[in-house]
Amino acid sequence: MNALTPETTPAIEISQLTTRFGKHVVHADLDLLVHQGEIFALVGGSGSGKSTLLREIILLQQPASGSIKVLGVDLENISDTAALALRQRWGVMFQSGGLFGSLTIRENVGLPLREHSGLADPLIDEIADWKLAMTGLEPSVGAQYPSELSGGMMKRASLARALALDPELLFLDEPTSGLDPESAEEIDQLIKKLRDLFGLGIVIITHDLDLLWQVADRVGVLADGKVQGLGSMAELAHLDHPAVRKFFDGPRGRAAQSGVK
Ligand SMILES: Nc1ncnc2c1ncn2[C@@H]1O[C@H](COP(=O)(O)OP(=O)(O)OP(=O)(O)O)[C@@H](O)[C@H]1O
Repeated sequence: MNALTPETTPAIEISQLTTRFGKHVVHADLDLLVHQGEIFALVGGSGSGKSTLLREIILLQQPASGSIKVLGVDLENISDTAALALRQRWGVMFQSGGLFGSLTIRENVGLPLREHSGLADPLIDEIADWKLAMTGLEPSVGAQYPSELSGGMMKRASLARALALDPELLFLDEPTSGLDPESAEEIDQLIKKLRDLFGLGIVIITHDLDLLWQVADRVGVLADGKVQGLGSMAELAHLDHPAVRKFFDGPRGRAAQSGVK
C-alpha cells in the first residue's frame, strides 16, 4: 500500500513543460504529477521524449520553458549548492549501468559516499556491502570488477550504487533491459521490495510490459509531446486513445496481457 495522500509533498511536479531541439518540439506544455511512495512508469514510443524528460528531472538538461519541482524544490534557476543538495536526495540507475570498469563493485557502490559523505573508508566499505546485500548480492561480489558480473548482477550493483546515499527518490532507466525472464522477474520483485521497505518514490522508464503489469502503480503514456494516458495498467488497458491503444494492442502488449489477469 502506498501513501497517496493529498498532504504528501509530490515527488515530482511538472507543469507546462516545453522542450525543443531546434524546431523539433519534443514536449509541448506537458503536465505530470508523481506522488511520493509510488512506482511510476513512463512509457512511449521511441523518440517520444522519455529520456529527455528524465534528463530534465535530474538536472542534466534544461527545458525551453515550464516548471519542474522535485521533492518540492523548483529546478528553475536552482543554485549550485541547492542542486548539489538535491542530487543527494535521489539515486539514478542508468540503462548502461554506468559502473566504472576500473573500480571494484564495492568501490563503485561506495563512490557517492566518498564524494558526498566525508565518512572514513572502512565505514564506506561496510555501507557498500550492506547496499549490495539489500540488492541480493553476496559481499564477495564487492571485490569483483564490473566485467566479471552477469547482466542481472550488473543491474543489481548499479541499483546498490543508486541506493548509496539513502535516496528518497529513485530513477530507473530500463532496469530489466537485456535480462533473461528469470533475472527480470527478480529485478521486478526487488523494485517492489525497495518501495515497500523504504517508501521510496520510484520512476521507471521501460518498454518491459511484464514489469509494468507486475510493478507499476501508475503508468504515463508519452506521445505527441504530452502525457496522453495516465493510470494503472488495468485502467489504461480500457482507455480509448490512439497512443495508448498502440501501446497495448501491439503483439507484445497482447502477449503480456494474456499472461496477467
Ligand atoms: N541532444 C539532442 N539533440 C537533438 N535532438 C535530440 C537530442 N536528444 C534527444 N533528441 C531528440 O528528441 C527526441 C526524444 O528523444 P528521447 O531520447 O528523449 O526519446 P525516448 O522516448 O527516450 O526514445 P527511446 O525509447 O528510443 O530511448 C528524439 O527525436 C531525439 O532525436
